[in-house]
This record gives sequence, C-alpha cells and structure tokens, in this order.
Amino acid sequence: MAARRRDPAHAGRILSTRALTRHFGGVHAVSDVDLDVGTGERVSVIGPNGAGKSTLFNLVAGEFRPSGGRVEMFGADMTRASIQQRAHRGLARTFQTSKLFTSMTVADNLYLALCGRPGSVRRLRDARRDHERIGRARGLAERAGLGAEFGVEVGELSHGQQRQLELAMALAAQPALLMLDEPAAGLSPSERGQLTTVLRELSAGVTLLLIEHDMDIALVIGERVVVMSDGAKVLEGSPSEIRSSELVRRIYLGGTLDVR
Ligand SMILES: Nc1ncnc2c1ncn2[C@@H]1O[C@H](COP(=O)(O)OP(=O)(O)OP(=O)(O)O)[C@@H](O)[C@H]1O
Repeated sequence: MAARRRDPAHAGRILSTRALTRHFGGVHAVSDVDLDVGTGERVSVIGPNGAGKSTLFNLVAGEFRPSGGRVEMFGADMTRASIQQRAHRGLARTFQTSKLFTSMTVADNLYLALCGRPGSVRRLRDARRDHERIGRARGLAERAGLGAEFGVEVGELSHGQQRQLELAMALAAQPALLMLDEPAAGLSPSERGQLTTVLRELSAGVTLLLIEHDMDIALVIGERVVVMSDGAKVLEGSPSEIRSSELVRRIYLGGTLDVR
C-alpha cells in the first residue's frame, strides 16, 4: 500500500465549493455547502439517505446547475462549466447506476474509456490493434481484479465485477479528481475487500471524493470525512473523530448504518 499522508492545510486545493446550494422546488437538497479538498487528499462524504450527497456530487460534476454558490476546481471558477469541460480538466466520476456497454467485452469497454470518448467504431478497431493500449487496458483490468474476465462480455459479469469495471474505466482517464458514488453498493464482502485494496492503492496523484454508505470503507479510505444531513454539511473530521461523534450517532439513530 502506498504511504500517503499529508497535512491538507498545506496541500494545494483541487476543489472548493462556497455556499453551494440546490433546491428542487421546495426541497433543499444541498444548502450552503462549503467544501475544500486538497490535491491528493482522500475525502469521504457520508450521511443518511436523502442527505444531499449525490446532489452535491452532481453539482461538482456539472450534471446539475446550482441554485446558488460557486464551484472552483483546478484553480478556476467552474460553476458554469459543462460536464465535458470539467472532464477535460481532470474530473472523472462513477454513478450509482451503471453506464457500461453490457453487450461489449471488458476489453472493449476499457479501450473506449482509454480513447477518452465512446462511440467511434473506428477508434475501437484501432485500439484493438494498439499494443500500448492493450497493455494499459490489461493493467487496469488486473488492478480491478478482472484480469481473467478481459475477453468476457460485460453483461455476463456479476454486479460486483461491473462496479469494479466502472472504477477501472474512470481510472483509465488518469483523472486528477476521482469522484465515486457508492462504489461498494451491492458488493459481496470479498468484493468490498478488493475494492478497498484498489482504493488504497490509487496513485498519490489522484484526489478522491467518495460517497459511501459502507462505514468501514468510508472511514478506512477517507483521511477526512464530511457528514451531510438534510442538505447541509453538519460536521467534518478525521475518521476517529467521526467514529466517536455523538452528532453522527444521533444522525444515524434508527438508520441502518453501523458507526463503530
Ligand atoms: N432530480 C431531483 N428532483 C427532485 N428532488 C430531488 C432530485 N434529486 C434529489 N432530490 C431530492 O433531494 C434530496 C437529496 O437527495 P440526494 O439523492 O442528493 O441524497 P443522497 O444523500 O445522495 O441520498 P442516498 O444516500 O439515498 O443516495 C432528497 O430529498 C431527494 O429526494
């Protein structure tokens, strides 16, 4: 495992939100959220269902326009930037629901991810003959525990394997900022272990923003943890501060999460 601890106060900021807000009619999905993420930092975002985590991600990724506030990324104001502009600057993300091409093989999905944009049959044909790209795709598949499934159609993979492939595809873009939305959802215990290993071994150059309901993963991977409730950021701290927080306990009281 790569040793990678730093003082976030001294790291350059890759992402800052200020008073970031999104309403859906009368629903305050995200309210006045200030979030700072240092370059190379691993930050977990936790909170009960409906807390606003995915909406926050969608605002940062450009899927949603904010009702108010700012998003600064990579040293620039990106509040109004398109999804493509953000991706071009180094943002990659996975979704709660799959975006894979299920009738294609693992290899072809990875080739397309390495091409940078999907859809071109010609680019795919070229990629299949490109030894450098084949090597990179194999490396990504192996890191995700899918080395043996390289030639397998994605529709035949288990749910957990598909999630691992999504992560591998996000990593294909060599993102500066990687945002993962519940990567452990639906995974078996052994697949969760594998995911944790992959996340721990991410290169130091990748900044990680992680939404995760599995508290073991959220608190092991996140060196800082942001807690959301009712659209607001209510707390942030180290994993041990979150574990011992009475507020976190209260927020999850009656919920399904196990805050140890
Ligand atoms: N497109 C939308 N239209 C209307 N309301 C929405 C929309 N997206 C989210 N919401 C509402 O905003 C609130 C926050 O939802 P969000 O999905 O961001 O929470 P979450 O913390 O990601 O929840 P979960 O853990 O269940 O995924 C919820 O009340 C949700 O119903």
